[in-house]
Amino acid sequence: MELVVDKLAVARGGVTLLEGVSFALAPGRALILRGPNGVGKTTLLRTLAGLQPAVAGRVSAPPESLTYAAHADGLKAVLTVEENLGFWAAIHGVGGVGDAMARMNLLDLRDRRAANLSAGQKRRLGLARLLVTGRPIWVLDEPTVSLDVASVALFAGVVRGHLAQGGMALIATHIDLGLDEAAVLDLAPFKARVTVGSGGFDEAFA
Ligand SMILES: Nc1ncnc2c1ncn2[C@@H]1O[C@H](COP(=O)(O)OP(=O)(O)OP(=O)(O)O)[C@@H](O)[C@H]1O
Repeated sequence: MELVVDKLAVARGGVTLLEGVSFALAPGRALILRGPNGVGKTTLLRTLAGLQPAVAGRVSAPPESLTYAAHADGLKAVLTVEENLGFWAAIHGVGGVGDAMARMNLLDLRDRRAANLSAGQKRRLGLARLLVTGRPIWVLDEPTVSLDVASVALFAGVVRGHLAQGGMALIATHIDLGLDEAAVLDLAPFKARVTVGSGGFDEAFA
């Protein structure tokens, strides 16, 4: 299965931010999304993940083939690391909790409640969740926020492993993940022309 995005237009707060976004992502490939703050990276990823409707265009992949990881990691504060991953594994009907903890360096923290993890540890747990979804297309919004250098490298290795198994990844990031094999899509050329007075507060003062 390939992810094909065709002439997609996305909006936030009633303002169209991006228009005519088209790309194809084959199994085993990653695409890095770049563009200045506010251009619409998060909005595009949320639209692809089915969390909000598109203004126009088509997405070939069904929502259940994607998993989205963003700033709110969806962690259950009172559950331990292992219980959190067990919860998501049960929802998706897959196993692999031990493997996910090992790959994101969480084994020593398996019995700690999510509420008591540091910011970077929470992030590692949020990313370990990807491994227990069993979903082929990872849609990641700034996945490395709060991660130290070693954890960024660990995460890049996990993404590589996912790609090697025929998975796909779409990643909005301002930092270099070291995924040299990934293609890069600069969203600035897709920015919609916004007429001042149309309701776009940012654009009116740009
Ligand atoms: N709920 C909302 N209502 C109205 N406008 C919003 C809303 N959420 C975001 N926006 C605006 O939509 C635009 C695009 O936001 P988005 O988060 O998609 O940008 P981004 O490219 O991901 O930026 P960054 O690099 O800062 O994360 C911004 O101008 C933002 O202020």
